[in-house]
Amino acid sequence: MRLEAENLAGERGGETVFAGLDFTLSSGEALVITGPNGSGKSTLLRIIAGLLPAESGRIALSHEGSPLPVRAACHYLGHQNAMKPALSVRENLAFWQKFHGAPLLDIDAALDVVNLPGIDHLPFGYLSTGQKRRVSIAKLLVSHRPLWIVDEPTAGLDRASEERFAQMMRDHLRDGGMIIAATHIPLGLEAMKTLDMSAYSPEAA
Ligand SMILES: Nc1ncnc2c1ncn2[C@@H]1O[C@H](COP(=O)(O)OP(=O)(O)OP(=O)(O)O)[C@@H](O)[C@H]1O
Repeated sequence: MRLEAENLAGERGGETVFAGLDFTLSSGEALVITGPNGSGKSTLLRIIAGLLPAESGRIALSHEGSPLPVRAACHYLGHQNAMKPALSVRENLAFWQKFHGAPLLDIDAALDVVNLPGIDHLPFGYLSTGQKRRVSIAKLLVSHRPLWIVDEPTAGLDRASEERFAQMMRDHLRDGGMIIAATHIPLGLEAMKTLDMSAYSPEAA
């Protein structure tokens, strides 16, 4: 599987945020996106995930030479957790598993990986900030999607949870997955590509 972005530009509110951006990513590789606040990291991730149109340029995902829609091949974990507060943890994860298809771990097993056993019956809204993030991370495990697009995935996590998530990412890459992560915090990945958004600001062009 291979993802290619070519001469990509992104805009928000009619203003170009970044331009002239290229990268390639293959199975087993991670791309870590850094850059100051407002440099367009979240905008870029949303464009790659198909949630925002690119201002210009091209993104293409292919598997053995055949094109694939990125939207159907990715998990997108944004700043917001995308869970309904009044539904239980189990109901939320069951919704996402059905929505994404390709079941991978069952809900109990996924909650064990993020070290939250026994909370499946609680309304999502009752959880602490870090617990909410860990349930959202468990979403990545209940359905198989080869590309994980994650925005500040470890915000609000304690050290042990950060390390568990790092291990999850290493396992996903070892199994041939791909990861694109925007972060200010080192993610504990050794071999990775990096992209600094400062180099693609319209002023830098
Ligand atoms: N809905 C919107 N309408 C107009 N401008 C927006 C909108 N969303 C974001 N922006 C602007 O787009 C620019 C890029 O924002 P973005 O959230 O992509 O940056 P970021 O690099 O992810 O920042 P941070 O590190 O703070 O998360 C910022 O100047 C921001 O104010």
